[in-house]
Amino acid sequence: MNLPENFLNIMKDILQDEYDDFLKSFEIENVKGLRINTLKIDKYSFIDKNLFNLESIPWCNEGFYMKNYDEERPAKHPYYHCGLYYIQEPSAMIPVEVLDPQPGDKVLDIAAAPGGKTTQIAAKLQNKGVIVSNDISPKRVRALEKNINLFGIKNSIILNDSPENIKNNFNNYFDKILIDAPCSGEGMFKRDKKALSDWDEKNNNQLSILQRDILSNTASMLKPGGRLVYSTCTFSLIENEGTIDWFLKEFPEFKVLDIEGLHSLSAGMPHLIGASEYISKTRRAWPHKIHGDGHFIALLQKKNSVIEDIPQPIFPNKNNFSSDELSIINQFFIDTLNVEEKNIIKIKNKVYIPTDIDRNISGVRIISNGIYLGELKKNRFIPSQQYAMTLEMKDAKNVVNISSKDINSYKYLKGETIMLENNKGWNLICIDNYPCGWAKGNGDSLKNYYEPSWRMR
Ligand SMILES: C[S@@+](CC[C@H](N)C(=O)[O-])C[C@H]1O[C@@H](n2cnc3c(N)ncnc32)[C@H](O)[C@@H]1O
Repeated sequence: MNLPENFLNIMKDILQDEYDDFLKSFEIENVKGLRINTLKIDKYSFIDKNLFNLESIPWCNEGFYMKNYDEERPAKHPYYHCGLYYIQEPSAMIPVEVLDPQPGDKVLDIAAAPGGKTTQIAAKLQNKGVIVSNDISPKRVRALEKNINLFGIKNSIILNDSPENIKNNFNNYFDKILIDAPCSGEGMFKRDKKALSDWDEKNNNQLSILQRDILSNTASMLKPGGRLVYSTCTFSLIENEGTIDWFLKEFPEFKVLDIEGLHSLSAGMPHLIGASEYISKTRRAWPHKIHGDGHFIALLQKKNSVIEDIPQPIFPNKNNFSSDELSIINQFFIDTLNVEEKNIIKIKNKVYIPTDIDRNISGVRIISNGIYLGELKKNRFIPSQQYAMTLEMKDAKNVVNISSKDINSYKYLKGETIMLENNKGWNLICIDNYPCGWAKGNGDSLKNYYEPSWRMR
């Protein structure tokens, strides 16, 4: 592998005796990982399915190395389309384990796309509390939205804005915040050829300015006593220890905490850049010491002294349906589902269950809030793909349950009309009992409503 000479010189200075082992790690094939979506299936039921050759990842209970990734192609399996798992590089599972979100927590993921860590956080929340996921990139935020929907997450708010614009909405609000910062990606050189070709020592400095900006604008959103994880996938001292050292000096209400367990991680290296000694509490994942890419993780806490903000309710009373619209929606529920959805709101002709959050969000670009149930079109209600992903098979009156081994499951996921016996009207399509979308039946055939942009190719 052709690594930039300047990069190698810097790494030699950092690693000294370990430098040769570090270089050898570039000759070993990339490790691949998969993380189970415990919103939909528990770990042991997934293992019992015996789908893939899996080996546990020591730092993530729901994470597995995939030994035969290329042959098994997990992204092509129908269960991927049912949202049963996320394909994720193993080291990338560490930051959320360190953040340790608990059901009921209010969590912010400020640089979230494409959503690897957001989906991990949401699975830990078990739909209790709230996950606000933001990304500044309009393109990448769409991938984030897809993954949130695929996972069947019910308690998310997706934003597409700068931390500076977001911060006034959430003063002292979140229990936990993740800043998985944009970085030079040196830890991913093996799999990300663009990170390698873009690398320039000058970019490390530029990126550290951006990281400091994100940290500064995010800090006020953490509540007193709350915890913040800063992570990168780079080795650069200035982007890691340097950024955290700067932040703790500028924001003395924060302190760095020890990271318990995770014995395969190594201490931060403040001495190499003259940073404060306590920065050695930060952690590095080195590719020559663990099975995974290079990462950096810092666990910070806001001290308990700051006064709490007064919460305001969000969505005061937006029940703006006409009586005709309400009867169309009610009829849909009566015909189709065994569940009744309360607290619905309408924005234009789209119907949502907003996430329960005691804040008014204004002045930011909101991509979605809670569950998008579907759309009112003339005198019909068309249920959404996201809604199907949040349901269980037992929630629907009309179900067509297809085996993952049946060619019809692939036909459905490719968007084709399928010829299977059904009940007239909306049917929830399931694969081996896991919902994956809607189809409208006439008794013999099913018109496919699987989200066009999600179709299998
Ligand atoms: C390392 S990636 C995040 C990966 C993501 N956490 C995951 O696990 O899938 C960094 C992200 O930061 C976003 N970003 C860059 N500058 C940003 C800013 N100022 N505010 C918020 N997000 C930003 C990028 O668009 C990129 O998606």
